[in-house]
Amino acid sequence: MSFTQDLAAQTQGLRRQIHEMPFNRELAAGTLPAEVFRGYIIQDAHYLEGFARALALAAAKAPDGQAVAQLAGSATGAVAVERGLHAHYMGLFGVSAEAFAASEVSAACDHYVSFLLRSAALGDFAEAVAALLPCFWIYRDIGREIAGQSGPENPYAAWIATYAGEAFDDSVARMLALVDRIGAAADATTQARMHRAFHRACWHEWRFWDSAYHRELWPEVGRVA
Ligand SMILES: Cc1ncc(C[n+]2csc(CCO)c2C)c(N)n1
Repeated sequence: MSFTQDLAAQTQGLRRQIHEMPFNRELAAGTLPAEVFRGYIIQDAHYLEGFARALALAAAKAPDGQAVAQLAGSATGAVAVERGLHAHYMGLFGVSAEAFAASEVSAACDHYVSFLLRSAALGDFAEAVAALLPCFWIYRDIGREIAGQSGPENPYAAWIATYAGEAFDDSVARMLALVDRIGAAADATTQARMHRAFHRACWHEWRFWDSAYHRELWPEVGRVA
């Protein structure tokens, strides 16, 4: 079993739950309320900038030039591809540049981005790539599953096509190969840290969608009696 197959096996239940979330079921059916997707896209635009920074930090720690180029390329790709997609949906849902600039980062987004930046800045390269992998892998699996269930009239077809597409698939395959290479060469303690970081990142993917579905920003603190 490869290292990434082992990561997958250890997180099977959590990842299955992500596929069954109402956000993803309704996205597949095209019935996800526009207001929910609008809020998600705003948070995702905040997320992707942090994600690209974490990739760039990890790139600086890579063991060889090929891995530096791969991660730095993904950082560029994250900003470019995702900005295109976000621009499309922000236009469609009427999110102006001013509205986006004024929007608040949600607690879930802030937590996920902080986790990635911490893993990349304070962890070693192995931990950083393990934390960054679910972002690629889970989106590919969700994209593939949903693409098989939804038609061209689905208002979220452009989002689905991006993550079910070949270009994205290539970047995921390269990331899986990198984590397999690093994981296979790591000692047992490092492998355990990689497992923990991977599991946590899967949890953050779940949380990001859950929070978007419930349109949470920062849950209110109850009034003290
Ligand atoms: C919360 C959240 N997680 C993952 C992605 C997917 N994603 C964002 S950037 C990137 C790398 C290359 O484009 C990928 C796969 C997302 N959009 N939002």
